[in-house]
Amino acid sequence: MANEDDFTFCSVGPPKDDVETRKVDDGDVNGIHRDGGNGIADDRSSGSIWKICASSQKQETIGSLSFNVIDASLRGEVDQQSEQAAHVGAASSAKAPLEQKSPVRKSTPRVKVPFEKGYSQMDWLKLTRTHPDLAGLNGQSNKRLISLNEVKQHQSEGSMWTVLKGRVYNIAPYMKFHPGGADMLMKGVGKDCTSLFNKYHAWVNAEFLLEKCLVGVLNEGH
Ligand code: HEM
Repeated sequence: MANEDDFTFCSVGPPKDDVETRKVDDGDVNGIHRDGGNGIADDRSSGSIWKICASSQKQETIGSLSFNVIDASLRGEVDQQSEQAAHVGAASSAKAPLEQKSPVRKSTPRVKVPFEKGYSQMDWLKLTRTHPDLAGLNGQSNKRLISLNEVKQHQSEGSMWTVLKGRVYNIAPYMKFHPGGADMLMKGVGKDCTSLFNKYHAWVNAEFLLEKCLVGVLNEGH
């Protein structure tokens, strides 16, 4: 009985594999090879692994091949020859259409910044619950209308203001807790960071995270 089962698996398996392998061999391998190679080369300068995935997704759209086949060939390349080809930048102009098909190019590479001890998001939540005045209000109302000009003036250590979705926050205390790193968060200081914020993580619930950092409401047009 067990043998019959095995036989069934064997007879179904190989033809599929053959088709996939052949399709890939029919030039797609070169496409994947060089295209992926270039992608990887680009990525290494900016943040690696993501584009390896991106390249494999590219291939999915081009043919109706299974992901596994493409991934396997990609890996093979990286392991073997193509790493060098990638660095050379391979003159693969014939493969240009393949590169253009990638919709994944658009996504912004996200770089994880390791937490310093004591600066996890849990630590942040604890701080927001215990700190008496994270916003630095000194008793002032956090419903005050604030001009963009005033926001610009708060760019020093304890007081770093930003505008996010019409609200003004003092993000100084959040700097070391920001999972994208303080450097990234600094880009939003003294201005409206809404578009930057949405570019990297529109899904993040900043209203909740920065609730205790609220300084006021942006006085639009002032
Ligand atoms: C102002 C309020 C902001 C808050 C509350 C905030 C919060 C967060 C949170 C919670 C994450 C982790 C997201 C996740 O793992 O899915 C994150 C990641 C990140 N943030 Fe922000 N952020 C802010 C502003 C910004 C700005 C202005 C930039 C860019 C200039 C930025 C760049 C990034 C990047 C690149 C990551 C990626 C880190 C990763 O992949 O985990 N953030 N941020």
